[in-house]
Amino acid sequence: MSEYYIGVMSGTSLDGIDIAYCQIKEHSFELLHSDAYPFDKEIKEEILKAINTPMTLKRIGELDTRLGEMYANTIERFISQKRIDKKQITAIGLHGQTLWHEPNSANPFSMQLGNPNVITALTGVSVVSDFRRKDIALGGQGAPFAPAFHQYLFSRLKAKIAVVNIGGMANLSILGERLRGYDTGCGNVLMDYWISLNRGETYDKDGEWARSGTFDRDLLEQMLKEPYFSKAIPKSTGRELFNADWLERELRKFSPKKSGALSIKKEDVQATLLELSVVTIANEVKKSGADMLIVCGGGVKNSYLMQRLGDKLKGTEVVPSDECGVSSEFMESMAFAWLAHERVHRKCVKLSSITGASKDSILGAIYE
Ligand SMILES: Nc1ncnc2c1ncn2[C@@H]1O[C@H](COP(=O)(O)OP(=O)(O)OP(=O)(O)O)[C@@H](O)[C@H]1O
Ligand SMILES: CC(=O)N[C@H]1[C@@H]2OC[C@@H](O2)[C@@H](O)[C@@H]1O[C@H](C)C(=O)O
Repeated sequence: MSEYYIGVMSGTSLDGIDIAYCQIKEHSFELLHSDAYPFDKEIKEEILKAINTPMTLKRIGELDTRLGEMYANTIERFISQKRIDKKQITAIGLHGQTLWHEPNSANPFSMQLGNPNVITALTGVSVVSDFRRKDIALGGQGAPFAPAFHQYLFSRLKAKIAVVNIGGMANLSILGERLRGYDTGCGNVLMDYWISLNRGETYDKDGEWARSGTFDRDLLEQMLKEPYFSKAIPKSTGRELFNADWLERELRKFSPKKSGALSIKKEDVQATLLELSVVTIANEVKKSGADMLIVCGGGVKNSYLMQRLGDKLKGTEVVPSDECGVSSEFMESMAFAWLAHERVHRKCVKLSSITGASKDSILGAIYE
């Protein structure tokens, strides 16, 4: 029997809302429709302010409602554009927008905004949301969750497979009997910040600016000393660590000129940031022993990044997930359609081997 789910993801890159409409049968999963809806500048700045600056509870509460309304309106637009029969949809799997992820504190939490009550009230469709906090309540990291979906999709492939999502952050899945997965560190987030600061562009299209520079080996070695990269798993990260302050600190350490002037060309910083993401991903893939790396997330569109990943992983087949029949752009939104399906069917999601939770559990809350 077929069921139909919508998956909605807006991730740490803050590039916008990805939506996937999926058909799930007992032994198959198919992406029927998908689309991406960029954030407008104002809402992106409001989210960034909420992440980076002190904000009143009133403003956070209003942002939660605003994001709920924005998700609802975008979902309605998607349903109408794709001529989807709303009555067919079992549920919407909503990730929401991560404002803060704090899995290691004395009082661990992970906060995603986008009020699901608003979405179900406006669309009339059930919503599954709040996926991460149960795992954290069981002592887990609450992320990454995509490895369970990667295992579901690719375990049929015979090779020793790793999957890396290169979004704002990068997260690795090592498939097989003992499924493992963790955030390797920064993906595109620092490159996005640096090109936005210096050239006013949202991202380094095709990695062209990085390609025009030369990475600085000393700066790279310095950045690789970041303790997160050598931290034991389970581990997860986000903008709490990899952010503008982190980069500014690293650059000041590297080039402590009183004048504040950089002793390195800006395009060489961009090239070094690309190399940082490539090396931290490649180091973990090598440790995994995988002979095939499937790549998804927006980083797939950065051909220079993909080229450098291939250079660093000689002997490993590096392919976009699109070549395995799965959209690299909508992998995460599909994952939340699948997670909503698992929740509706009250199935435990096998994530404890990834997050360190005391047990696998039923994830998410249903709003209807
Ligand atoms: N044409 C392109 N060239 C280079 N980079 C690109 C291109 N298109 C997208 N990107 C990169 O992909 C990023 C968006 O990727 P994606 O949507 O997977 O991130 P996300 O889901 O928000 O992040 P996360 O997975 O960490 O939550 C952009 O911020 C940009 O850095
Ligand atoms: C708290 C949070 O939103 N984490 C994100 C982030 O973006 C990529 C990486 O860090 C991953 O751990 C996670 O999202 C994906 C969808 C995941 O849970 O697999």
